[in-house]
Amino acid sequence: MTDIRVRQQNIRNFSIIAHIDHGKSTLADRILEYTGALTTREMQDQVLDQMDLERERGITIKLHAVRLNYKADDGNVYILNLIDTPGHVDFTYEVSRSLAACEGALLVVDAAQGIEAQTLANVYLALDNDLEILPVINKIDLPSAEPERIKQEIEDVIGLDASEAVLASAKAGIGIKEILEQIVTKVPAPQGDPDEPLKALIFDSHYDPYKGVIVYVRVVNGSIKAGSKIKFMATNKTFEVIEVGAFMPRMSIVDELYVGDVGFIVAGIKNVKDTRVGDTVTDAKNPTAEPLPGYRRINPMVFCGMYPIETSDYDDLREALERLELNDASLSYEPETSSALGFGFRCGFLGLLHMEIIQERIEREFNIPLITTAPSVVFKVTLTNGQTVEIDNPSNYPEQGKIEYVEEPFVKASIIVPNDFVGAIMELCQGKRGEFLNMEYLDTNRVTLTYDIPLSEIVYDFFDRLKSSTKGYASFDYDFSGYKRSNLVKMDILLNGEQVDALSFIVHRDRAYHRGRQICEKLKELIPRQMFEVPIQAAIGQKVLARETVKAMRKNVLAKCYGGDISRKRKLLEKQKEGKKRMKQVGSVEVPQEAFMAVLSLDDN
Ligand SMILES: Nc1nc2c(ncn2[C@@H]2O[C@H](COP(=O)(O)OP(=O)(O)OP(=O)(O)O)[C@@H](O)[C@H]2O)c(=O)[nH]1
Repeated sequence: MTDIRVRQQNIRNFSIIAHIDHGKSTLADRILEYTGALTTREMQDQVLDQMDLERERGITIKLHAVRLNYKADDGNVYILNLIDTPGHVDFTYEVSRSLAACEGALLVVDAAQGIEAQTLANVYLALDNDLEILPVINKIDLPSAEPERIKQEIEDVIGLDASEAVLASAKAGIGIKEILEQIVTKVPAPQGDPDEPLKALIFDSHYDPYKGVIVYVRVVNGSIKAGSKIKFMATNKTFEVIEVGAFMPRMSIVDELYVGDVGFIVAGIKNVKDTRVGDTVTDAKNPTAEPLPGYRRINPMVFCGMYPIETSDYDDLREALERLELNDASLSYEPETSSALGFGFRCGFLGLLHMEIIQERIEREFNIPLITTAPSVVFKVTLTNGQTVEIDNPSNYPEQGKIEYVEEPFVKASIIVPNDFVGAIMELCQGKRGEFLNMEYLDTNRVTLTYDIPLSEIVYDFFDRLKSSTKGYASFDYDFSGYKRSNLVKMDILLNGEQVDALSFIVHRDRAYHRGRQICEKLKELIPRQMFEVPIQAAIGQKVLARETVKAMRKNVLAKCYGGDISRKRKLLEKQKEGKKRMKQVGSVEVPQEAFMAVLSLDDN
């Protein structure tokens, strides 16, 4: 065997999959520590979660790959490539593409909580990719740990053999060596032919201001080094490779990436769109015949408007979005104007968490205060003239008279919950227009409920309600299931007699009256008193369904500190300014940010 083939036999590419908080990042840290990729002193908690935001929220957003060396009990030194995956439901797509670069996956299950909704979702993705799944029961240090019961659950619910599941504590460093030994002995070495033309899968990319787009690849056939001429098969773009490297865990340049390797390519790529994730990289002169399967364009599911509070920030906002898009192919945006909010962008996201993260990054990293409008899904509206239009902004919703019918996106939601809460979940799902599909017992005290629910209802506070109505015990996962006809109408909001486009939303006709009344009440709480009386109205077309009034302000805030104390006066003014930061002048009325999100917090009961 050639050296390269021997090397290939000693490579193991694997991911860690888990439900949120079951300990994936902590386990990854322990593995890094154990293999000496980082000394304990260098070791910061959860080095794989690099972004500040990830660290703060304790979630993994972007996936990362690390190359480790491990000397196994059989005396061989193995190259282990650990590809980290995000755990949140919004990022399923990123999970699936990182799994495509692996042969095996550690399935981490919390020894106290057992299987949760995203444990299952991730297992299905791993099975789709034909991965060897190694169960790891984590947190056995917890007093409430029940490893034997969880083993049984893994066998009963997933159908995996759990007899050799590693009992681990990522926190206490228990079971780490056993996990590494199982990876070496149970996960197959990568297949592939070193003598075939280059064929590599792009599983991620990021933008570096100095080097351009850095492409993360898994080499399937052949090899790649500096000077190679490469071609991206989906976009047909060619580049000359400047450097190749691996994450150890910092980015380090290596001479060559061989068959089976995971690493990165720098090739002076300026435009992130040239390098689609899921695309195949090949040799430009001697291309492979067939690209790898698995390219699937991911469509944003949730849209919202983002407007700078200061009009002068508009260009900066565009630049911020451009920069973020480079690192995040699933983010989309295009300019839009609102008569209420001025110039801004309509942005598309994978889900709500994705949306919040982008908003937060724009404000934090780019320092641009924003007004964001309530998220909306994409409605398919078929007009009386037979044409179908896709509407991602309620203010563009066609007039009722021109609409033949409307379809909205539905998702199949799987909710895992203890028996005691089944009633609460059913009530919640029915309140959200859910259609019951199935109920299955996981074990004696937990069930999986499946519902078909309009995505627009999930977008509205579903997750929070789920958690609060089950004391945090429910876990939830969803998958797009298709479009269905619904009886929807557009609700307009008028402030002081003027319609505010950014406050319009789409609602089911049966709920319209109730929601209209609620939104008026909510807005009355949120909109501060002005110098004059402000009527708030909710209307469908010309028909007003509800009305509230914000009374006029009676007193000048400064009146009570007349004369004397200038510092107190300044403090008061500053306090006011602070409060104003998140206000937008809409016609003659000052409207705070929260008002644009008010529709999200309406209670249907
Ligand atoms: N007691 C105990 N706690 C653990 C163990 N492993 C992880 N934890 C804790 O569980 C929490 C979640 O761990 P993470 O490693 O952040 O979980 P994760 O699965 O990476 O979460 P996401 O990145 O959000 O998907 C943290 O507070 C950890 O300290 C363990 O073995 N025992």
